[in-house]
Amino acid sequence: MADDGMLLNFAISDSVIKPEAKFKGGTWRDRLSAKKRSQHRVKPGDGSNKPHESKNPNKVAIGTRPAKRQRTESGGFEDGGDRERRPRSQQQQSQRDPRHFVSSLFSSNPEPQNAEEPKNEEPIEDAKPTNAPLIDGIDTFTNLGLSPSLAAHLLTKLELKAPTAIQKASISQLLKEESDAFIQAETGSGKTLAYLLPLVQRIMALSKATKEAGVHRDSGLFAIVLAPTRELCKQISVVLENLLRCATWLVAGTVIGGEKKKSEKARLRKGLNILVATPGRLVDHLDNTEALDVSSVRWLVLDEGDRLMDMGFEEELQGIVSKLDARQRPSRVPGVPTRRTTILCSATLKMNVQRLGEISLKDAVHIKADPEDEDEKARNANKDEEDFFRVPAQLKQSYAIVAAKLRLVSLTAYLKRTFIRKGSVMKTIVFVSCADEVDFLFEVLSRKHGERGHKKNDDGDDEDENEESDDVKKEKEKERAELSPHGTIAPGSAFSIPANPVTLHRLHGSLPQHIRTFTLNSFANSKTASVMVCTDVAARGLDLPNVDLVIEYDPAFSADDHTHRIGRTARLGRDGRALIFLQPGCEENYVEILKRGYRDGGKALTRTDATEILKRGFGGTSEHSSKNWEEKATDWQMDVERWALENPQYLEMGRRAFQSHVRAYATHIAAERSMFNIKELHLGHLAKSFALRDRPGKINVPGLRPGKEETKKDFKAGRGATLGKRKAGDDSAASNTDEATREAARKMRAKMKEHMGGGASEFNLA
Ligand SMILES: Nc1ncnc2c1ncn2[C@@H]1O[C@H](COP(=O)(O)OP(=O)(O)OP(=O)(O)O)[C@@H](O)[C@H]1O
Repeated sequence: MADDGMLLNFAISDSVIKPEAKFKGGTWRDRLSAKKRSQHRVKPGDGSNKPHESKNPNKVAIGTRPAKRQRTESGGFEDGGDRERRPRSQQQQSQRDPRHFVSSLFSSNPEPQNAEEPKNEEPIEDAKPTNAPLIDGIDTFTNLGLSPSLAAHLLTKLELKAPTAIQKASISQLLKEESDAFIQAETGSGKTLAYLLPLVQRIMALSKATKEAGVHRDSGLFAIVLAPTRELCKQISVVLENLLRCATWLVAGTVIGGEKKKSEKARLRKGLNILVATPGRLVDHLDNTEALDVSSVRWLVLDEGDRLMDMGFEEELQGIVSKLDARQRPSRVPGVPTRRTTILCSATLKMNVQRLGEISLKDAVHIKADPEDEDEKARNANKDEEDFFRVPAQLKQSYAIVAAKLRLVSLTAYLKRTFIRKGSVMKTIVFVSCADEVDFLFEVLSRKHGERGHKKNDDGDDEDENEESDDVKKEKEKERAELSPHGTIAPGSAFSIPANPVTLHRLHGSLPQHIRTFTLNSFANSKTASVMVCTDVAARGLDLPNVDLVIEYDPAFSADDHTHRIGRTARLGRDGRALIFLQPGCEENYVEILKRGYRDGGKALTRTDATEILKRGFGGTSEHSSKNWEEKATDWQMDVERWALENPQYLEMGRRAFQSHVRAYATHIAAERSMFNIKELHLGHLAKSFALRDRPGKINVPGLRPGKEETKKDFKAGRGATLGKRKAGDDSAASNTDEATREAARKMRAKMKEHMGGGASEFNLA
């Protein structure tokens, strides 16, 4: 299995790195050469310095380096242009420690395999937005059958003038008929209101049917909305509360965990008409809270259906559906339908959504945006692939083929270039594959270049050792504390300029819930330029305003996840940009997947030149300043490597991040694993983008994040674990560690394997 292969990759045998033999005498260079010879990296007398051909362009085998190092433009040596500038203590450390290896940024990097496609001579017309409200004047909320009071509320209080195409389709369908439904539409097309509006309208109408006191919070629970994460539940509940401001007699509430169950019980006891919940928490209350009476529930919504399944909630969902069936009774409120309507909602149509449909829906109608509402060109292009999921047409995507060694420096350069002018980009999300990488990038990107400060030794002289000084530490802590009490927000010092300061956020599922909420709200409400580095915990459903750019620094675990990630921008007809980092070699084939998301075969998908990113990020825009961009980039990288080397906590962070990243890499879904082949990863080069000089085989950080031991076992067994994901994504479920839950998770894993041949793991969220 690929997973096993990955583990083997970690263990570089002793025959490659032997225990150090002591070399004495001569200069340090002589000693280093002797050491290398003993390690078979330089073969004496072997006249051919020719590197042996590696089949994989990404893989440059250890020992392929030419014996004679070339000078770089900066005048330093390849394999350490930095060497001259390094303090003696580090040079000695590097010599002493056989695990360290300082390689040059710009040597031995594999070239992209696929040549850039010829540029289209004709300018590409900006595509018409496909998820915008219908502004033709014909389609209004009133025309679709919403009550005048609700339509007026939408217009005056929520400033929603016209429905989107999916809202038009779903409102007319769900108001007219009582059949189950599957709503499928692009990201950012307003699916939440597409199911909430008809539902609220129907419940509001019950009040009119009740002549006496009308419907109130004690009249019964009529609707339940289930969503996979607390963040999403909260978001849905805010939209719902806003809608219900025009029907104040109706009461909505949430049960999503993260607070005392007692308070949730009290809320249920007081009475609710609409409940938003995570599946784990709802199951808990169905089993243990007498006050939760579901006999009148007539609408059940399963939002982000594929995610609910991905996260291993099948068993819970099955249980919920059968309990609702079993407990359903005729309602005392006139006008309440006799049968329950179930609505499944998803932006992507995966196998597991179909399975969820089988569990929950009966004779469901498939609701999609009416093709008549699309512009003609899109309609024609779409004819043959009607069911294929599309990204919003106005979203401009690009990809950059960046070699492993250059990843970190390229990300920084791209962010520098993005925020060079105030106001051009407000918010950017950077997606990575694991929590450890989020934490590591957060530290690197919030760091000022050269930030260390010098320590004085006892004689009052500057010490060679450049560990971050107490002053720097204190200043950093103060700055962060001002921005956030939790250490999740910091100035993005590595890439922002004084004229346009950017705030950096970090978010992942291993953070406590209240910190996640705080950080997300802060990013969402930020009125200044902001970047959020996060895992896929923020990929689904979250509606964050003014996200102009999404960077996939690590590609998503599946094309579906990619679609959701980039869907955080270009919402509701607005513009948006997305950039994905791919490595030379097999990853380049992913471009075909990117193209499939477009109706026109991907004309709007462009390649961003990786060298250009560095040139513009480090060299600036003028010809003069751009000259020494290579030197500046090298300087920056070396500075980060030294900082990591000198500060044990950051070094450990880098190592953890590297390890988790490689493990996460092995969890791409089976169908896409040929494009993300762990065996093709050059671990040594990759380590550099984690500021490491360690040899990969020597990177072994003990102690994983809490709860990952289980995953590790699963991983070793070659199974994509969903249990970990669930822990991270919905902590309410984490409390359910009983036998039944484990069994459910085991079954789910088997199912995932069956459906997708392996698949995602906890890395999606944690
Ligand atoms: N008719 C409308 N007019 C203007 N804005 C709208 C309309 N409908 C929804 N919106 C706004 O559009 C944004 C996106 O809506 P929503 O989150 O429901 O999209 P979605 O389709 O569920 O996206 P995703 O698939 O990413 O979850 C929200 O901010 C919402 O307030």
